[in-house]
Amino acid sequence: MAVGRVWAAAGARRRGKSDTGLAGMALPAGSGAPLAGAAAVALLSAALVLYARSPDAVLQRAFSLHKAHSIMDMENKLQLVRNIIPPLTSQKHKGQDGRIGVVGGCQEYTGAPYFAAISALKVGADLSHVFCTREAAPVIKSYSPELIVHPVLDSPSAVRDVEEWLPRLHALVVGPGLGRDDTLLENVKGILEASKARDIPVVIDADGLWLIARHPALIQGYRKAVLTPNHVEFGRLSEAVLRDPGDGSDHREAVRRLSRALGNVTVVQKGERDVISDGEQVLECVQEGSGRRCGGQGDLLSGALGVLVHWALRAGPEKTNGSSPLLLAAMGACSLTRQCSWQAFQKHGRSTTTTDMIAEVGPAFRSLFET
Ligand SMILES: NC(=O)C1=CN([C@@H]2O[C@H](COP(=O)(O)OP(=O)(O)OC[C@H]3O[C@@H](n4cnc5c(N)ncnc54)[C@H](OP(=O)(O)O)[C@@H]3O)[C@@H](O)[C@H]2O)[C@@H](O)CC1
Ligand SMILES: Nc1ncnc2c1ncn2[C@@H]1O[C@H](COP(=O)(O)OP(=O)(O)OP(=O)(O)O)[C@@H](O)[C@H]1O
Ligand SMILES: [Mg+2]
Repeated sequence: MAVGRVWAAAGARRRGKSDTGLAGMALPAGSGAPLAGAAAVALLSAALVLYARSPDAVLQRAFSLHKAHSIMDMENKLQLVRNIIPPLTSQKHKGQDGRIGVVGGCQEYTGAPYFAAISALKVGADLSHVFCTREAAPVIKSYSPELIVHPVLDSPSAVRDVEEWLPRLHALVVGPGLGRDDTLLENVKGILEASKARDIPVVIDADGLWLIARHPALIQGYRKAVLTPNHVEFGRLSEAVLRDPGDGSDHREAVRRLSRALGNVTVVQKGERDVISDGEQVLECVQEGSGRRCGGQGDLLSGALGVLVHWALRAGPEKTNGSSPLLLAAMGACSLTRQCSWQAFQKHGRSTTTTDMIAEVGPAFRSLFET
């Protein structure tokens, strides 16, 4: 059901109909590109029949054409995401499928780095580290024995302490629950510089994006960086980098422009649809999620993305078929997060929280990528 059950609710709302119209045209999970292509055509035809009767038929037709296109694009990319997933074999040793570091966690925020780090493990990383402040460490440790927690981020030797671990890390997720304390942000600057020097992929989210908005040069032109701004963070970055947040009407162009201005770092603008660009290509993730907007969903996404970025870069061009590995990783992580949201919502409705979504990572991953 997962792949074909795409962004249909909004279309249904616009038509004033129930959520059964286009959403009813779901595909079996993992049925692949040919089926998805056929479904997209069928979906488009159904949409055209429906819209032809309404007074704003022309606009609606353009809308559904665009949507069908996005669905096909998305399914093509998800097919490639399936290629980059490492097989589980007895030949591997611990660590090979991913050692991910999360930089964040301070007095106020301990949930966000936990969500990111545990999501990385649940997606399939072998080891997940959290680099946080001294105060936050025992709290984060108490959430889970599965995380390796380093209470170093507010220490005068923070950069050196994290640098010692960098050779053993495959990707870094910078920002969930970091806060905006100047000393911490100064340390994170040093950690980012050290990561770039070692060519380590970085996912930058939340307060990491606050830092980038103040110092865009930190990631300018670094092709192994992915930024994951929400609505507010995207506006802040655009203002800082382009001196123009735009009028918000053309999301695709806004994301492409920001990516380009930052030297083609990959940008994922989260929202009703997730818009992803490397400054050249623009993709949209239209996987159906849910109406729940509880905090922490972006943290889940950033942790999942850390793992997928590592897998995608490691997979090589024969697996990614010439597509940008970071675009594929972003599409995979966005689809997975939204699928978790959808599944959790089926069970918990309005009381869904990020913890419920994390419990769905395994089943959602299987349904999207392994069946
Ligand atoms: N459990 C935890 O530990 C969690 C900790 N977290 C951590 O918190 C830190 C700060 O992160 P953040 O996202 O709250 O940042 P920030 O830019 O201050 O935005 C705040 C204000 O922006 C607005 N707003 C937001 N979205 C909007 C939208 N789509 N459209 C319109 N407005 C929107 C909204 O404003 P309001 O509605 O109040 O006017 C909101 O109050 C960071 O470290 C993060 O990782 C989180 O990860 C959650 C789980
Ligand atoms: N209006 C929406 N409809 C459907 N899904 C959405 C909507 N807004 C965001 N999402 C999804 O929720 C996830 C998190 O995005 P969101 O914008 O909430 O991030 P965030 O604000 O950084 O979250 P966090 O609370 O972790 O900081 C993404 O997968 C995104 O696709
Ligand atoms: Mg966030």
